[in-house]
Amino acid sequence: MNNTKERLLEVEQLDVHLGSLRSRRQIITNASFSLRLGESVGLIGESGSGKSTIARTLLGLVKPSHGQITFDGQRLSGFSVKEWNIFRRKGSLQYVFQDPLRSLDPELTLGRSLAEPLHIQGRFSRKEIRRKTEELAIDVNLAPELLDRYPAELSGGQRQRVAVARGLILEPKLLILDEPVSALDSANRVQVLQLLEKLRQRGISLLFISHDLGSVAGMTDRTLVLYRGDLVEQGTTREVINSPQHPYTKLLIGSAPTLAAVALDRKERDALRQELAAF
Ligand SMILES: Nc1ncnc2c1ncn2[C@@H]1O[C@H](COP(=O)(O)OP(=O)(O)OP(=O)(O)O)[C@@H](O)[C@H]1O
Repeated sequence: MNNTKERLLEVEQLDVHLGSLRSRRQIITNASFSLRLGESVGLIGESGSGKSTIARTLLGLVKPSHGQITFDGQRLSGFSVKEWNIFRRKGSLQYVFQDPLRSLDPELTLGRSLAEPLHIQGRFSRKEIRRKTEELAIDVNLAPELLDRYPAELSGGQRQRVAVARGLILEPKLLILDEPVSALDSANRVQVLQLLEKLRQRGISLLFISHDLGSVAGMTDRTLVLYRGDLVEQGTTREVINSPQHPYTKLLIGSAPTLAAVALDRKERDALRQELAAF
């Protein structure tokens, strides 16, 4: 699997600065990582560490100040506005928001929301679009009748599955999922995780963004750990969990109840916090 040809996404030495001219500050420093076709990767970090900034940069919503991003053989970091528009319409890189209500227009039925990217592409007839949306609804385990409802009329888990479906309608190569289950109760969480596992088995590349290593560890082949804008650790999820190298990763694992097998005691956590304070 170490073949460059299989690389879908390659991020090299990425720097991102944000803010107005006076208060401009560096948010991401020298981040390099890659994601192979069919791979599922977790990008883990605490609130404010820069996870969304990396995602927004991949989507062309933020311009990097340095570095290169290559996706599916295309150099995104050099794209003009026109090239971004063409790229987005194709839909091979999709993003699912943490809050499904942000992915779905409250005034559109779910069927219309799902169909919208296909209407914009203009490649399919109305009948084909209806067929595709119904097939997709069934695929994400939603009764097709729900397509005539509005987002507010669904449960949180159903809404999140529609948001994932909207991300899938253009058959993307990579789906970025921002905290896909953190706002859900445990029953809904299980349903959404089952759906994501199905996608993973089908070979869609997934980038999970989360503050909680434990909630996505079971879904990811590799894990990237972001701390204050620095990618401080990356490896297979098993390696990262079993032999974390950076104090922040050790603390993350030691504080995650679902990773209790390698949990730290309070003294060890305090020692790591002290070590981290020196960074
Ligand atoms: N438009 C902006 N201008 C200036 N600073 C910003 C801007 N957007 C984000 N930031 C800052 O960049 C840092 C990283 O934010 P980001 O939203 O990427 O973090 P995150 O890891 O996704 O956090 P969360 O998990 O809370 O969503 C934060 O300190 C944030 O305040």
